[in-house]
Amino acid sequence: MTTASMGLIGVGTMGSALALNIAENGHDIALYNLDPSTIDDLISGAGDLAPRLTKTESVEALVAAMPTPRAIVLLVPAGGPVEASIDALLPHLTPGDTIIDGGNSDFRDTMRRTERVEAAGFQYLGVGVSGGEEGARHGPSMMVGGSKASWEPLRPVLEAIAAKFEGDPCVAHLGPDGAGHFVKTVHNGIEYADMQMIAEVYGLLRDGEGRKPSEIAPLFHCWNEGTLQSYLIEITGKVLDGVDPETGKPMIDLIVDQAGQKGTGRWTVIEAIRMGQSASVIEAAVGARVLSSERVVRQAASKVLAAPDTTTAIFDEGDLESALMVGRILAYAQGFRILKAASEEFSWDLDYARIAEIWRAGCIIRSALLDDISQAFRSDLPHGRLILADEFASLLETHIGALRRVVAQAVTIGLPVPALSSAVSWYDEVRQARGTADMIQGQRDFFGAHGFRRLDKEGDFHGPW
Ligand SMILES: NC(=O)C1=CN([C@@H]2O[C@H](COP(=O)(O)OP(=O)(O)OC[C@H]3O[C@@H](n4cnc5c(N)ncnc54)[C@H](OP(=O)(O)O)[C@@H]3O)[C@@H](O)[C@H]2O)C=CC1
Ligand SMILES: O=C(CO)[C@H](O)[C@H](O)COP(=O)(O)O
Repeated sequence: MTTASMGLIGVGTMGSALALNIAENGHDIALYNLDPSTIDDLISGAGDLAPRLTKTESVEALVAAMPTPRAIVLLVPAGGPVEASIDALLPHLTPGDTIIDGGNSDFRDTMRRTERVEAAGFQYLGVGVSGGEEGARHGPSMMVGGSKASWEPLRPVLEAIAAKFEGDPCVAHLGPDGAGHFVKTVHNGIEYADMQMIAEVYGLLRDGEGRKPSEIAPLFHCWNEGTLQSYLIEITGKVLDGVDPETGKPMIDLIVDQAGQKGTGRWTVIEAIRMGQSASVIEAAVGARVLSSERVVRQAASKVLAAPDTTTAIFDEGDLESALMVGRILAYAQGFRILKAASEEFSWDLDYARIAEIWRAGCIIRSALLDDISQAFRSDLPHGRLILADEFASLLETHIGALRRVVAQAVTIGLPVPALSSAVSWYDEVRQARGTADMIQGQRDFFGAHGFRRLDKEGDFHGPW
C-alpha cells in the first residue's frame, strides 16, 4: 500500500499541534494557512522537526508540493471554512487523494461532503479529533467516519499519532461518512454535561459554603486520585489553583461567568430529540451555557427575585464526590443511548465498546470509568442499557442517595444544579415501572380523541369523558 503524503490547511491551535505530531511521527507535511505568518512562527519554533514542515502560499501550491497520493487534513472552523477549503482543493486533486476534515463539523455536512468529494473522484474522511491542543500535539483520540477504502491507507499514520491506552491506539474507523463526526458530537455533549456538573459542585462550595478557590482545589486534586479520576476533574483542580500574575488574585475569580459554545453540545440535543431520545443531563448543560450568557438579566433578577431564607449549607464532601460519579454515569448512559439511536437510524453498526475504548486516553472526557464502560458493552447488556449492567446498577445503588441529598440541599438553599437535578430525575424516570404517561394519554384523548391502549385488553380505546 502506498503511503500518502501529508498536507494540512488551517495552522491554528489544533492544526499547529497536529502538524508537529505528524512530523514527529516521521512524516513530512506541507502547510497552508490564510495568514502565512502563522506557518513561519510554527516552523521557527519547531526545532528538530522544522525540516519536515513545508510552508506553501496557496492551496494550489500546497497540492503541488505533495507527492501523490495525498492526504490533506483540514483544521479550520466548521461550516463555511470547510466548504471553502474543499472548493479550493477539488480542482487540483488527482485520483487516490483524500481530504480529512479533522474539525468539529456537523455530521450532516460531512455526509453531504463525502458524497460530493467521492462523486468528484476522491476520498473523504470526517474525523472527530479530541484532546485539545495538548492532545493534538502528543496524541488525540480520533473518531473516524468514511469508507473503509479511505481509512485503511491512512490507518498507520492515524494510529501512530493517536493517544495510546496501554499501547492501544485511541483511533477507530466507526462507520461511513458522518459516523465519526456524530460520535465526536456526542462526545462533546457528554463533555458539556460533565463540565456543567463539576461547575455546579464548584458553585455549591463557593456560594453555599463560601469557600475560596484555594479551599476547593484540594478536593478536586483528591477526587482525581479516586473513582472520579479523569481529565476534567484534574484540570478543574488546576484551574482553581491558577493565580493571575497581574493582580495576584485567583484567576477563576476574574473570569466572566458566561460560557462560550461552538455548537456540538446543542447539536447533540437537537439530534437526540429528533431521534426521540431523552438527553436531559446534556440538555441541562447546554441550557445552562445559554442562561450564563444572559448575565445582565441574571444580575437584574438577583435583585428582584426572592431567594430562600437560608442560602448557605455545609455539604458532605463524600456526597459531592458520589453525586459527580452518578451524574457522570448517567450522562455517559444518555450519550451512548443517542449513539445507539443514530446507529440504528443510519445503519452504522457502531461498536460502543470500541468507542468507549478510544475515549480512554487522549480525549477531553477520558476517565477511569470508560474502561468499565467498554467492558460492560462487551458483555450482554440487559436491553442494551449501560445502567442495567450489574456493575453500573450496583454503583448507582451505592451512590444515588448522595446525589439526592446534594440536589435536595442545593434546591433548599436556592443554588442552581440543573444538570445534577436532571440526572436524578432521569434516574427516577427510568426506574419507574409504572410512569405517569397514563395521564398524558387521558388528557390527549380528552381534548383530541387521540385514543389510548389499556392494560387489561388489546385494542385502541376512548375514555368516558
Ligand atoms: N481548540 C480545540 O480544543 C479543539 C478544536 N476542534 C475543532 O478544530 C477546528 C479548528 O479549531 P482551532 O484550531 O481551535 O481553531 P483556530 O481558530 O485556532 O484555528 C482556525 C484555523 O482555521 C483557519 N481559517 C479560518 N477561517 C478559514 C477559512 N475561511 N478558510 C481557510 N482557513 C480558515 C485559521 O486561519 P488564520 O490563522 O489565518 O486565521 C486558523 O488557521 C474547529 O472545527 C474546532 O471546532 C476540535 C477539537 C478540539
Ligand atoms: O471539541 C472540543 C473539545 O472536545 C473543542 O474544544 C470544542 O471547541 C469544545 O466545544 P465548545 O467550544 O462548544 O465548548
